[in-house]
Amino acid sequence: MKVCRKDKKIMADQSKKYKFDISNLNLHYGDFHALKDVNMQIEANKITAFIGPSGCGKSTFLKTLNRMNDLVENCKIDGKVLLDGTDIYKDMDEITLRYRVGMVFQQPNPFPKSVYDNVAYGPRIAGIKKKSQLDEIVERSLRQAAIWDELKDRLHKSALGLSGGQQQRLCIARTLAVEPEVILMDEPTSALDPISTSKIEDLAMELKKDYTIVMVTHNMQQAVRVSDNTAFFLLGEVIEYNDTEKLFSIPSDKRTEDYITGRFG
Ligand SMILES: Nc1ncnc2c1ncn2[C@@H]1O[C@H](COP(=O)(O)OP(=O)(O)OP(=O)(O)O)[C@@H](O)[C@H]1O
Repeated sequence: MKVCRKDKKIMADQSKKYKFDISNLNLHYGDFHALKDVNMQIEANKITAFIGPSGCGKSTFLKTLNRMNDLVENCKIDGKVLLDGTDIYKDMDEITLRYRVGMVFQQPNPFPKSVYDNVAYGPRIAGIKKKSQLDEIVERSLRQAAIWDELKDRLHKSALGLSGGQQQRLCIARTLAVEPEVILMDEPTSALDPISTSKIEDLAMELKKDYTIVMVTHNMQQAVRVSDNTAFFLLGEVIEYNDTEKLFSIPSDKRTEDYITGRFG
């Protein structure tokens, strides 16, 4: 992957497989231009991190990948977001999109239901009723989210009684239950202690074998630890996008360097 400095367009490397191809993406909240001409390809089966100071558009951009911004009044989006070549704004219905692109939020947000019912929620909505099939999905999802051993004896207890770190892994299991292809994570560990954070990071690295992961993080060490590629956002623009190792060791833009060395932000 390399940055074409002339127009800041990120040029695709033909040897890589891309899950998302985003071009000329502009997003306005009313008169406010929140995303400015974003061009980016997101690699399949990798972890891509978005970093940058508060308010620079990271979450807004993440949410364009599963059309969460559609729910925001006065939000106008131009440009293209292709998922495996299909335009998600023109040629895909939102339900299909949300099954294919799941999301995990900053604050763990389990439903006030049992552990089992949280994980079975999506599959039930998708029409799966058979108990044996739901049992199998619940176990598989909790195992994938590395929390089966901790929860297998309390499947029918309230999810609200779990620790924050357990709730977040349960939310990941709930996302995995509908077998998405992409998992968007918006600062998934910012509300967690270091041990739970480390569990979620290990989990993300394990999951990328089967899923494409895109993660907003304020924690630069986290981006270095877990991500393969990193995009640095500033004031609604992607300033630099590269292999994580390269971006952090030899940033090509002075603004990236200033940010990662703590000179601003
Ligand atoms: N629903 C909205 N209506 C109007 N403006 C919004 C809305 N959501 C976000 N914004 C503005 O868009 C800009 C980008 O916000 P966004 O949440 O994407 O930034 P961020 O980089 O994720 O910030 P943080 O790291 O603090 O979460 C900010 O100036 C924010 O105030």
